[in-house]
Amino acid sequence: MSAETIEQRIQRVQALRLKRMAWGFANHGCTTLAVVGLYLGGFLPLAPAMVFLASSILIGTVLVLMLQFGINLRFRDPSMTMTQILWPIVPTLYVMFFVALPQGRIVFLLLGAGGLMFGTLALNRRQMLTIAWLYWLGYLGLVVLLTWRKPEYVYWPLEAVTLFAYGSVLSIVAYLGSFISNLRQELGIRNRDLKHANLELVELATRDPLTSLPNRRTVMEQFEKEVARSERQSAGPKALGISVLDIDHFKRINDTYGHQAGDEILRKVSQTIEAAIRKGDYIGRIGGEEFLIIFPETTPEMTVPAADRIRRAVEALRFEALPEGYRVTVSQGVALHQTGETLESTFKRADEALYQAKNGGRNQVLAA
Ligand SMILES: Nc1nc2c(ncn2[C@@H]2O[C@H](COP(=O)(O)OP(=O)(O)OP(=O)(O)O)[C@@H](O)[C@H]2O)c(=O)[nH]1
Repeated sequence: MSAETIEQRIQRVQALRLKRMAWGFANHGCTTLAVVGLYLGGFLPLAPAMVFLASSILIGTVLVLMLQFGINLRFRDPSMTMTQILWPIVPTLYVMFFVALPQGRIVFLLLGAGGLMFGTLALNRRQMLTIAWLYWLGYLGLVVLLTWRKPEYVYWPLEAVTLFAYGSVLSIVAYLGSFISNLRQELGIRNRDLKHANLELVELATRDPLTSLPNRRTVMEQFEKEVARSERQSAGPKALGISVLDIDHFKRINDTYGHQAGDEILRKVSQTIEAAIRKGDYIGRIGGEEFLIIFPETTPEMTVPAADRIRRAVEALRFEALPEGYRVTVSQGVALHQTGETLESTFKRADEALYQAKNGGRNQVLAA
């Protein structure tokens, strides 16, 4: 699976935000239906119902446009969760002012508690409680205003009980909601940790820890893929070349200068080979001091010189752990994959050529 670019991630998250916004609109849509119902039932005049509708459409459009043009990305909370939960209060309180029956107003309180549930997507306990308080104070303010301007709409004993019940429900929703919100956040962190651990596991399973090169299994898998590709393109002039490379007298180096010196050589030789091969070539550590280099789409004329370039690069290296003037050398057996040949057979030919190179005095490249 290819990694997601920053641009793609932003697009994905913005699409998710739009989806959540649509859920918020659906909730506000229920409030709108209640407004229509109250109007049709004769409990609400047409003018405030129209103002409610127009202001809702206007605010909704502004929010969608902000998301579409990425303006929300400049905010501290790009999800605009607080804004989305709070804005419906204004048109809702406005329209409630014109509802003659207390029961009619309770409909809006119910829907408001539903809106607070959206806080579970992102808000912490303090934010959830703040919104709950604002909802509650908004309603208290409305009842006080109604008592002053339209006392015939208010029956205080009922309003007192309503305010108590509303405050209780909002508190419960805020507490439970923030609990869910915390769980979501913890889950997110665990998910990230898990992804990280997974990447580390893949790294451990595919890389050699000493040299950071692909390990035997990984390089052999790559070899298999390249053989398949070479078979598909068998009519072309290019072929698949490999080199089996072995550090000369490595046991002697280990025995004389110690394992740490041997490890340093393995690391430095690996880096040198990696730097010497072309982009598209592939190298892996297949044994203690043995490496497989894959040259895809090469020619017989190019493979041996490429391998010899590596040999010379290693020969030119200096090592802190070894005496001045000590040369580390490598021998290589090179083979070109032939159409119809198995991977094992190509590898065996290269390995036999390596054996000849060792027997022939080492520090050389021999082709099968
Ligand atoms: N330091 C170190 N040594 C290793 C590692 N893996 C294998 N070796 C050593 O590599 C040496 C390989 O020795 P041999 O297979 O006899 O080959 P050689 O001495 O290089 O001889 P030729 O290949 O014939 O030139 C052994 O002594 C292993 O212990 C490693 O990760 N670190």
